[in-house]
Amino acid sequence: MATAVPVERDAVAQAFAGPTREVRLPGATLHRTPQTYDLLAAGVGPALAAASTATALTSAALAGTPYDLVVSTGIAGGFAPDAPLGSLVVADEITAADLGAETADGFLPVTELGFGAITHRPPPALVRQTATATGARTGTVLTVSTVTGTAARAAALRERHPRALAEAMEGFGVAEAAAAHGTPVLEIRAVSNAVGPRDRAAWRIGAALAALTTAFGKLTPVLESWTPHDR
Ligand SMILES: O=C(O)c1cccc(C(=O)CC[C@H]2O[C@@H](n3cnc4c(=O)[nH]cnc43)[C@H](O)[C@@H]2O)c1
Repeated sequence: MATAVPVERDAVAQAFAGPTREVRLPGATLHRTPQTYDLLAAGVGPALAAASTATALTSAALAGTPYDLVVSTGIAGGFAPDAPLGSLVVADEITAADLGAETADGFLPVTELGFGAITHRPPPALVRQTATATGARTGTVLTVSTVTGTAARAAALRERHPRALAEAMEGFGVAEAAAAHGTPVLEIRAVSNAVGPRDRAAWRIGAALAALTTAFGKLTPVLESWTPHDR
């Protein structure tokens, strides 16, 4: 499970019984639960999250114990009114919202420039089971490199991505690393703030972290029973 920062990682860890054990890798430190889930504070933003996740994936592959699944998780901004504060969102699409080119006629995604990808799709059955187990809403989770801070930008993002429920800063990077290893990816987010005008007083980070702990408590049986063939 890849979070951005240690406080998110620790919120996930609380869902697992027993202490975690540190496993130091060059450039990343895993916290391994007694159930052998690896938790990683992978860093803020898509680039560092991709680099750290790739380190963990490569290390596991070289050890002969490749991961079956990578989960990108943490807090996020939610698009009102569909993803209120404290709610959970599971991504059926993980989309890079600002990877492309600005033109006089608007934004062009990198795919229209002839490169790469802007979307990764988690296994549909796993998304459905996650939503059922945790109560998460299902939709697109956007990955941005700049946190949205105005109503105009929020509206522009929703116009381009009408199914977007949330934005965060790591999911697409984590998904790119997972895709490079042929490993399925899931993104589950707890909403700490509304996407839109900056209002620090309205953030509910504590409630979002508590929602993450609860969600992973309910998600564990789903992950235990899920097989990578259920794609
Ligand atoms: O300073 C601000 O206005 C501001 C607003 C929201 C979030 C931040 C952060 O620095 C947190 C980034 C961190 O948390 C995730 N996150 C949480 N809310 C959002 C959001 O509305 N848009 C994008 N990312 C968000 C993100 O994944 C990072 O890990 C600052």
